[in-house]
Amino acid sequence: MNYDLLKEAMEFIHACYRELNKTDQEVENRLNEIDIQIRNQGFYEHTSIELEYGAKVAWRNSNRCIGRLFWDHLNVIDKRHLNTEEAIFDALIEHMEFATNKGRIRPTITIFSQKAANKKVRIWNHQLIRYAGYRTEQGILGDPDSLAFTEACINLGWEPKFGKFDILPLVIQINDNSPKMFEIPDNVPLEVPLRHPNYKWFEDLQLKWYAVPIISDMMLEIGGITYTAAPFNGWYMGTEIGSRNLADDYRYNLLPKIGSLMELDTKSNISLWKDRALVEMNTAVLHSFKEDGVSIVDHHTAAQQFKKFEEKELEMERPVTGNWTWLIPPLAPAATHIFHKRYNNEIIKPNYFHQPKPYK
Ligand code: HEM
Ligand SMILES: N/C(=N/c1cccc(CO[C@@H]2CCNC2)c1)c1cccs1
Repeated sequence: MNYDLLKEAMEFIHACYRELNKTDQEVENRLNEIDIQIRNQGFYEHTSIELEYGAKVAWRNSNRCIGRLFWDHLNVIDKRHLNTEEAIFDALIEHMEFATNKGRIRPTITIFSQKAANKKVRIWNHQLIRYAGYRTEQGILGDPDSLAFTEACINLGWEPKFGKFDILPLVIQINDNSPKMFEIPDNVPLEVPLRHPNYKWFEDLQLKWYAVPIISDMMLEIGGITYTAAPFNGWYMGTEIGSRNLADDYRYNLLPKIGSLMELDTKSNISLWKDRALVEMNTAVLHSFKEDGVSIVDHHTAAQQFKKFEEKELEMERPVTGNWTWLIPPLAPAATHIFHKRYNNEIIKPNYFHQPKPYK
């Protein structure tokens, strides 16, 4: 008998059924079922209600997430029954199309089978849509953060295109079978070409970014059960693209180019050229997404929404946990309320966790 699993299950069922206003009798009946399932199979299966509640509360418990105000509006797609790479690929395309919704992004999670049911699924991608990175004689081309995964795809037979924004294939692995690779049809990923409201030269840089961030390498743990493939998406906060993905010197490293095109003195720190370049990069991202009708949130609005989340949780008498170092935005952090207070970084479950990479 796996008493650790039974304990986790009991804690989860009590919390879940209480929040959903179920009766004590329903709790007792459910716990008896689970006890028998664990005795017979060594694991138990969540009902659809339990799965949906677990995925939503895992988001509510994500200490690093500034977007938690909308935790109860997560769209939960149950694909635990799928057991072939092809069927899983089809479900991932469905997720992309449903979540994208022509730009009116719908926060969504698709949940594949749990580890215990001897159908361990791993998606090797960090995000379902992401750009390739290549090491060339002239230096790194594309997204440096994708170097290792791009190499893994090439080793699996993927044809490198050596562009700056090549969308990577999906790599799906079941148990310890060799992983299967699938190209995403060109018309599926929505992308936003970047332009600036005032600087006409910005569009000549031919920059773009994809609309929907879909994290596919984290595990979801609910009541002692682990879902190792549970891709989830929200919408972007502009700074993620403007201050990090396109700005970090170990990512697309575009600040020097923006600064010189703005005719700033990029040789001196005191000109604050990097700060000016960051503001205009973020302005371009927010302007382009908005003009194309693609959901995005600026970091000031996101912080205000998080404040509302804190207030609502207080009303519900639930303690808010958070990771200050992740919650503060990378642009003008002290201009948000988050910077000026402290957060308890205790880890509560259900939650989303990092897991070891399935490739070297
Ligand atoms: C709806 C819009 C959402 C926004 C604007 C948002 C915003 C963010 C941001 C800016 C981060 C920090 C990312 C980084 O610094 O790299 C983050 C982290 C995180 N978010 Fe959200 N989020 C949203 C929805 C969601 C949803 C739907 C889920 C899951 C169901 C989620 C779960 C998480 C988790 C687990 C992390 C931490 C990731 C890690 O530890 O690497 N978020 N979020
Ligand atoms: N806006 C988002 N941003 C992120 C949320 C979670 C993780 C990440 C990327 O994290 C990487 C690993 C550490 N920093 C970059 C980005 C969302 C993605 C999926 C749902 S919301």
